Amino acid sequence: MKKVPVLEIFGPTIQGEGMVIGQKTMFIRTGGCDYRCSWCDSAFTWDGSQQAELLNVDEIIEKLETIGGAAFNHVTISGGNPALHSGLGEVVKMLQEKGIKTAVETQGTIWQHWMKDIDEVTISPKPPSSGMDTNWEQLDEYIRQLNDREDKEVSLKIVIFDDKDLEYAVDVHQRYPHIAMFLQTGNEHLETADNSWLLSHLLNRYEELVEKVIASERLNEVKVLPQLHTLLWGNKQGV
Ligand SMILES: C[S@@+](CC[C@H](N)C(=O)[O-])C[C@H]1O[C@@H](n2cnc3c(N)ncnc32)[C@H](O)[C@@H]1O
Ligand SMILES: Nc1nc2[nH]cc(C(=O)O)c2c(=O)[nH]1
Ligand code: SF4
Ligand SMILES: [Mg+2]
Repeated sequence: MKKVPVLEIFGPTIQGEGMVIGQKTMFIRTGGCDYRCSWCDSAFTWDGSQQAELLNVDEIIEKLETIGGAAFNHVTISGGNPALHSGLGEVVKMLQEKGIKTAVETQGTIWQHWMKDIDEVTISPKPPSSGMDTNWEQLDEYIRQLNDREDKEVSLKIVIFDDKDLEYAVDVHQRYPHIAMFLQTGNEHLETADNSWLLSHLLNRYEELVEKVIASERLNEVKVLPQLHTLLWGNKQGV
């Protein structure tokens, strides 16, 4: 099989973002990304500062079980962009055989067939503040393929730093009105270790975002969330 570059495996923790926020889960974080978002909170997956380990499916499952014991039945795959790695297909299949639910976090730029087997797919297109451009036709096709599935869920999650990002979120929401849409407070303070300062700062940013959404006539169906894990544990990695 194809090996997968794994940056870290951690948990159980709670999913701190998006459609299944609060869900107890393990994380598999892969190395490498086709984007370079200016505010990426996981830049260590692609900036060369940390090395990924090439693992096969058995090694990945074994690590999940060693680290998580029997205290999980949900696994979230993130990165980097996990959609760079076709080898994850076998991991997803194996987890399904064990009755473990799966979720993935991706920006929706690269398609993999295993996406179809994931229970909860979060697509996170990137707003202007990231410095990345959206290929809309590619995103249309990505969402079409995922929306066709039965008993499986898909959602959109947009990180918001400023008013231009909010305008972008309106565009995405109007383009895909039937896909559940989550807006998430952006964290621009990726270096601070002062967790109590960060907590109050991010809660203020969250409140500002909530107020903007409340006032908008074009965002009546969205859900607004903070990054729960950042409120609890700050910028700590592996939680
Ligand atoms: C690190 S990314 C990995 C998965 C995939 N590359 C993606 O961007 O969707 C996971 C999630 O964290 C979000 N994120 C990254 N940096 C962030 C930040 N500074 N503040 C808030 N959310 C952030 C991304 O937008 C994405 O929804
Ligand atoms: N607890 C927790 N929840 C998360 N949701 C998305 C994460 C990610 O980095 O993809 C993440 C993460 O790193 N930790
Ligand atoms: S797409 Fe995701 S992992 Fe890649 S740079 Fe952007 S936020 Fe980071
Ligand atoms: Mg994260």
